[in-house]
Amino acid sequence: MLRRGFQLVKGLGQITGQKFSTGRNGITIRPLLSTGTQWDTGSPFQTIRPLTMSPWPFSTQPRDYSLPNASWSEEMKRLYDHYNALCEVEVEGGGKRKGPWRRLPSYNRTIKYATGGRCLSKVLQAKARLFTRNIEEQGAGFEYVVFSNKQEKRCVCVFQAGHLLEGPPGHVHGGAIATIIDSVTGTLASYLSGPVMTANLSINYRSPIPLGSVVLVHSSLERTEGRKTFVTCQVTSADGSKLHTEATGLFVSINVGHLFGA
Ligand SMILES: CCCCC/C=C\C/C=C\C/C=C\C/C=C\CCCC(=O)SCCNC(=O)CCNC(=O)[C@H](O)C(C)(C)COP(=O)(O)OP(=O)(O)OC[C@H]1O[C@@H](n2cnc3c(N)ncnc32)[C@H](O)[C@@H]1OP(=O)(O)O
Repeated sequence: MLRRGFQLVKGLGQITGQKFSTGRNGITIRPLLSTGTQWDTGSPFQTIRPLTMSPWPFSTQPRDYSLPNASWSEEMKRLYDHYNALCEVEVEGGGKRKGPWRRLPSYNRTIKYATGGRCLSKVLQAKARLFTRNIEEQGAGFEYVVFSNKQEKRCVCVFQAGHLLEGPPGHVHGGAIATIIDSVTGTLASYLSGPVMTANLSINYRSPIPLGSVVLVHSSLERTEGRKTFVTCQVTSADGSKLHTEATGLFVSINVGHLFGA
């Protein structure tokens, strides 16, 4: 039955020249973007539902939340394209090779992807959710993508704060700012040092962040000492002219069993 459904979808794709995905009930509902940067193309399908990466419902292929979606502003897309272009560099003769930057994929589960799914039972993996990636409405919460540069031991996050993150009227809640800082600094620390937990986060809020605006969250390694990874962080306006927030973080390497009382 499933096989037949899949063949039907494949067949439709051949007829229309488009790739299709299947909805939860197995009915073909919208085109599936398969390559490159994914923007809203204005198809009539999208008046029903925003265009998203939509994997086969029975596959284990997760949605990568760090890819562009219809809620991203022009500024967000521009900055995404800018950093994405640094992930590849042109070589003589016209080819391309990997550049110094990487776009880090991002899912709504933490542990499975932090550990490669090795340490924990499938039940625990399936239950572990990541706070920043569990607001279903696109654009309402944390829209962000992190690019890392291992050589320079730093990363940059392009962050667009949605309406659910409001604190002072028209501006982003300090706790939401702390969350994105924790996520970006924690991502850098775990990228460089493996599984870690935040032991200390110290934040200075310098100027409010307008809701809906796009900011850059820069984080750099300061030093490591045994199990401790010290990082710094600055949140600036998209053009870098305004400093919104500064922070330092201490992350301590853990054995993931630590989370379960081992
Ligand atoms: C949630 C993810 C967890 C695991 C997954 C792993 C990686 C993540 C992967 C991908 C990332 C994806 C997204 C990133 C998103 C979010 C990241 C957010 C992370 C969090 O949001 S996480 C929640 C908040 N976080 C806690 O809930 C921690 C509660 N806490 C503890 O679980 C323990 O407290 C621990 C483990 C921190 C240390 O405990 P421990 O027993 O292993 O080690 P110990 O105490 O011996 O400390 C060792 C050395 O650190 C020094 N030290 C410790 N704490 C210090 C402090 N506060 N100030 C100054 N120095 C400190 C000591 O003085 C000693 O230093 P020395 O060796 O020089 O004596």
